[in-house]
Amino acid sequence: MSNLKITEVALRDGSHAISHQFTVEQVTSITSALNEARVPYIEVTHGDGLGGSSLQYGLSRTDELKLIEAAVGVADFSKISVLLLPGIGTIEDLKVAENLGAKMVRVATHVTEADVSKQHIETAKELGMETVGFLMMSHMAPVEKLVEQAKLMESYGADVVYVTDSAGALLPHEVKERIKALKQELSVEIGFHAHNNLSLAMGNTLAAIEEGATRIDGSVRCLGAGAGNTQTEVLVAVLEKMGIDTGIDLYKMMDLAENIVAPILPQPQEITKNSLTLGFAGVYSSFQVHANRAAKKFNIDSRDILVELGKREVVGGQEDMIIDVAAELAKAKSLV
Ligand SMILES: CC[C@H](O)CC(=O)C(=O)O
Ligand SMILES: [Mn+2]
Repeated sequence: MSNLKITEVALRDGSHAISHQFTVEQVTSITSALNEARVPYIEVTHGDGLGGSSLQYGLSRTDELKLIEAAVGVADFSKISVLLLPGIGTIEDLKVAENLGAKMVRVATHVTEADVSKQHIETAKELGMETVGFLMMSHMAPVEKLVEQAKLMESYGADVVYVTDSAGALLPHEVKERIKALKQELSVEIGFHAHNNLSLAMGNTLAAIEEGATRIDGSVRCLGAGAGNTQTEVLVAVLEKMGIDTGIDLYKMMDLAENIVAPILPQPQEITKNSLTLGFAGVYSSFQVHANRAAKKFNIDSRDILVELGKREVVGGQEDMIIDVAAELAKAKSLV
């Protein structure tokens, strides 16, 4: 088996796509199937991480702790991971998740703000968790800045640092230069998380692997924010054809995608004009659902909202800006 390890993110990133409506039954059946298919890591949390259920980010149908507990209960092979954005989730939330059986945490910050992850990474290590630094919106920083921030996470004790293409805006050569620089400058494992808004998730993932990334995210049936992530079952097939054994059972992944995940999708995951605009304008993929709602409310084109958010370099945590921008655009339209 190769040293490449896949983390399945549909039960966390996919939460955005279904407005955080996962049920215990869905999480149990998807986790069981992923565990059967021998996926090493499965992330289960609100889309915005621990503590994300709120008016600002979207209320969860089911308490995420119940979802984590359900996943832990059926995973005797896969390790359950949680996402934590300092400021949304707290160290207390992390301790509760660990107590429920979560074995890995990914501490996520904006690409230029790794310093806010120090106490969370240190606590996770003290708790004995595998700890990942997750640098979001990686397209927004030059390579040198990314390296500087990744080194901070490494110095706090992270076992892995991820280049996270939250907007699905990176081009293959940009992925390569980022992974290459991190491989040169850091000693820890390097990971890559893609979004398929420009139809580049698979290409970018392969580019990252070529440069030495050994931790890769995928979402089954592309169930992730925006146009979704690198499609896990497709990735397993592609890697198998390349002679890279992930240890994951391809047929079991295909069956899960077709029989369990596809039926719960509100619509098939495809590149729509909105998700394409996310990648084109460099906007956080989780903003799509919020921007669609605001566009309807103010009777304007959601692409105009997304492009304006991209121009203003709005980042995760600033979801309230979506409404502000929509209101401003609607006002400007009514004045013409
Ligand atoms: C809001 C957290 C975000 O969805 C994390 C992530 O998957 C990303 O930045 O792509
Ligand atoms: Mn994501």
